[in-house]
Amino acid sequence: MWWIGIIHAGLCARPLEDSRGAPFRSKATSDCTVVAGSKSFPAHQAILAAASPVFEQLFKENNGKGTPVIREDKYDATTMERFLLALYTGDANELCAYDVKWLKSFCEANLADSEVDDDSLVQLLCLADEHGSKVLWEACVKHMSSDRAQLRACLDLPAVEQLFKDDPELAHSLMCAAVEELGESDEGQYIDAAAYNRARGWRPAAWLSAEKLKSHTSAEACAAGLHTTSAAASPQFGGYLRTGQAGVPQEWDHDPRFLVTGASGQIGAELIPLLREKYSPSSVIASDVRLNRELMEGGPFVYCDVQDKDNLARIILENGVSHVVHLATLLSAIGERNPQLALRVNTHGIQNILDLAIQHNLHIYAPSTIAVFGKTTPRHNTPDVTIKEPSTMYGVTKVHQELLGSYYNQKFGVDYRSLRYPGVISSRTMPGGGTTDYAVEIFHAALTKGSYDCFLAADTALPFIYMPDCLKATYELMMAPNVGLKQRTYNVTAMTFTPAELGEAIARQVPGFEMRYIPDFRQEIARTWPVSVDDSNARKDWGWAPKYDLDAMTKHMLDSLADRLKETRKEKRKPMLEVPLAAGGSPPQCDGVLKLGAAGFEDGGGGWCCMESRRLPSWLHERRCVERQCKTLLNY
Ligand SMILES: NC(=O)C1=CN([C@@H]2O[C@H](COP(=O)(O)OP(=O)(O)OC[C@H]3O[C@@H](n4cnc5c(N)ncnc54)[C@H](O)[C@@H]3O)[C@@H](O)[C@H]2O)C=CC1
Ligand SMILES: CC(=O)[C@H](N)C(=O)O
Repeated sequence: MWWIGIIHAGLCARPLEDSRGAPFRSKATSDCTVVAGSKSFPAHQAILAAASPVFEQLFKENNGKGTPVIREDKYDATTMERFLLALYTGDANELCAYDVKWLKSFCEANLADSEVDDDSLVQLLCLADEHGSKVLWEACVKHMSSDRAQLRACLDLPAVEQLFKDDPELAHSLMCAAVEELGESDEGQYIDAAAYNRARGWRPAAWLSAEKLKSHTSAEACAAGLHTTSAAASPQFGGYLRTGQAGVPQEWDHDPRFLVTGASGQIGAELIPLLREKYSPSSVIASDVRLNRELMEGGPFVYCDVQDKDNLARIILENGVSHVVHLATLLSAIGERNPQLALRVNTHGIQNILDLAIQHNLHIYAPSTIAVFGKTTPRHNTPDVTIKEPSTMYGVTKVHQELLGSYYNQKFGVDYRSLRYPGVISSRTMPGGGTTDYAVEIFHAALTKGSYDCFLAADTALPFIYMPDCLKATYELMMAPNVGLKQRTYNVTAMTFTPAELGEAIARQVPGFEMRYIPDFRQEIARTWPVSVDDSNARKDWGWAPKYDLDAMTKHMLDSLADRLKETRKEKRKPMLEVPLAAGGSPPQCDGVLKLGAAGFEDGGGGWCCMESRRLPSWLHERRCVERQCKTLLNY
């Protein structure tokens, strides 16, 4: 009885219909017996034979030799009772009309309507597969694909994980069908199916169903950001899903979509607004392991550790990324404090990005640095091609990046481009732990304190570039026609100065500004870097020309930083939250309301209290309940 498995589950999902099954219970007229488990059921040959060709055959084989007894060991008594009852009920007319196939349909529909839930999913799926039940299969798919969260939850079910191990083809088909089903909604065409990946050990964390891949080549799909052109064009169609193999390199047939790693850093914080302005906010996806609220408010922002290749792959697919701007790095000074971490982040990051570039036909821009040069490099007018024996881990990893980028370009045709930046000066975001950071800190100190203690010696000359020029160079190289590029990495520079010279330039605009020099370990690093670099190749090949020299940069920097500081002070004074103070907890001049502003508490008496509790006024320390309120607010 090939369909009895479905019947078992299907019948058990339906209440017994005692009244309509009355003849079934009548022993008096029965002329055969069906035995299942420990129970015997009196029955009627005519009814069973009419309902089922299998019964008919069995009765024929018995050939009138006594009362036929049919033993069924596979199914228990309850299942058999329900099965027989269904044959006897009022639906028996239909049974006759459709032969037993009707019963199968009945059971399928019954199961599909009432039974598919997380617990029964895999069992019913197997039944559907075993008996070729389209209805049941579709019900399982529907259950999984009500939305993306449900799909993820189903993939994480232990039974589903087990199915991926026991019958990966079946599990895979189900997955693809569910993804396909989801594709009709706004939720997207692919999912991060961690359970599936774990079970199969396949490389990509995300994939598309075969059918969807085909449709992704359409212009509409590309315009809607649903494309993964290289995957779609993969010669081993769908093979990409299983192997992570490369697609055929293609010209991009749609506007670029950018993923920026390390977006919250000094350069990302300014490059992203520029890209969002030139394209659209939604086509520039910022990513980092730290949040940058401004970037998040201006467009998509996702968490992404560049060491996690699967996550990078998922983000690239989910967003139809065509260009990656890879900025996630540990800079020179911070890298020397934790060289192993710098090694991991800097080398794994670029390796992951370059590998994904092959698979997804990505354009890569990843800046390098003057830190690739070392003691043995000529220090004046350092050319593009010269000795590169850096003394820092940062420099070592950047030499690795330059060589790897060039290798991937030659070997795999990856469009890799890079600029060897000197120290970058900017007003918007503080630098992230480099040797040239002093050239930004000095401006903040000049405007807030009127003096600066420099960690480099007065005569340490280094090359620099101002952020507007840095962004211009970056954008121009990214968009330059490939044919004009004679090398993958170019020197760029705009000016060279010492801390003393920068101090003098600032003092010309901030009268009375003073400097002290207290060199630390960064001095040793700076001594190994070039004094000036030769960027003539960049000028020749793609027309590079900086706008800002030392004086122009200093003036612009002081003006824009002063404006920013004014804005920040205004922001700080805006109260955001008001909390009534406990009676007796306020200072004498306080109106009894504690206001939490962007950077501190206002006590209602006009004075601002600092956020750190050790610097709160004594009346706050005396009142522990108030202090607790403050802590709660600080967590807010
Ligand atoms: N700012 C400068 O003066 C210069 C920068 N460059 C290069 O420019 C690029 C960007 O530099 P900046 O923006 O200045 O650096 P930054 O230190 O300001 O920013 C780096 C960002 O990377 C993020 N990050 C760190 N580990 C990460 C990880 N595992 N996954 C994802 N993100 C991670 C950090 O959170 C940070 O926001 C780097 O490649 C750097 O080598 C080159 C020369 C000079
Ligand atoms: C020049 C750089 O790469 C960076 N600013 C650093 O000082 O580490």
